[in-house]
Amino acid sequence: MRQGFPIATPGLRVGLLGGSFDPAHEGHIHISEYALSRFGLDRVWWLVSPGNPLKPHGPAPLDQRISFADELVQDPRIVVTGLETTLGTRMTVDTLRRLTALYPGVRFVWLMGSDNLAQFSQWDEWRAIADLVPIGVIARPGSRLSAKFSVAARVLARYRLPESRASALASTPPPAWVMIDVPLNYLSSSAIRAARRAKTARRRRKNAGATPE
Ligand SMILES: Nc1ncnc2c1ncn2[C@@H]1O[C@H](COP(=O)(O)OP(=O)(O)OP(=O)(O)O)[C@@H](O)[C@H]1O
Ligand SMILES: O=C(O)c1ccc[n+]([C@@H]2O[C@H](COP(=O)([O-])O)[C@@H](O)[C@H]2O)c1
Repeated sequence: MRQGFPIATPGLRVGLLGGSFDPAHEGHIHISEYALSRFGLDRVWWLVSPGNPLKPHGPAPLDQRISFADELVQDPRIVVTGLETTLGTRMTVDTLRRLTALYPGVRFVWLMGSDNLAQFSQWDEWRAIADLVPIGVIARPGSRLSAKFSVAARVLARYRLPESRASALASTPPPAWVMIDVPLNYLSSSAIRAARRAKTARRRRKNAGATPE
């Protein structure tokens, strides 16, 4: 299991991308690269989570997800971590409380795809999350409209920055958020898992149908 804390000096602008990463894919890289450039970040830390509190089924073992993510990531600005396991936190609000206390002066930004904004109002203490760090939302296929008209987007409407000010997000005191349009990436972990299951089922059917000599 990955222990320890990445180094970050005061003033560094660090995006936090929480997720199950079950498995990590190019979509995660894609949004991290856009977050780095559009939000003017120095680093993006992937928080490979012990498990989404809203999802009923647990993901693959953490070590396995971290190793796979490590192999995928080539950009040295993207850092794969198991920080929530190290900290013993599960809810995002607790993770952010701990990280902002542990790294005074570091400018954290919470990152998420627009599908997560659509259900953000169901997260534990979501208003407190918005009070703790600025939030950068990145367009994801199929969820831009539901994100736009979500409870969170309406309640936090007055704190929304125009997309043209995305590069100011990390230095804007929270609550502050921005939604950016980027070239859409259609990958998802659930589609990758479904494709793997289908492949295994095909292989099993093929083996069962093979007649022994
Ligand atoms: N293709 C993508 N475009 C935009 N955002 C994405 C994309 N893939 C993942 N994300 C975002 O990355 C974060 C972590 O995602 P996660 O690890 O849950 O992967 P996922 O592909 O969404 O998994 P699943 O399909 O199991 O829900 C979330 O904020 C999610 O919205
Ligand atoms: O704190 C919560 O209540 C909460 C509810 C749902 C999701 N999250 C976080 O959102 C991130 C994305 O989750 P997931 O499972 O969609 O990859 C991950 O860091 C989760 O811990 C957090």
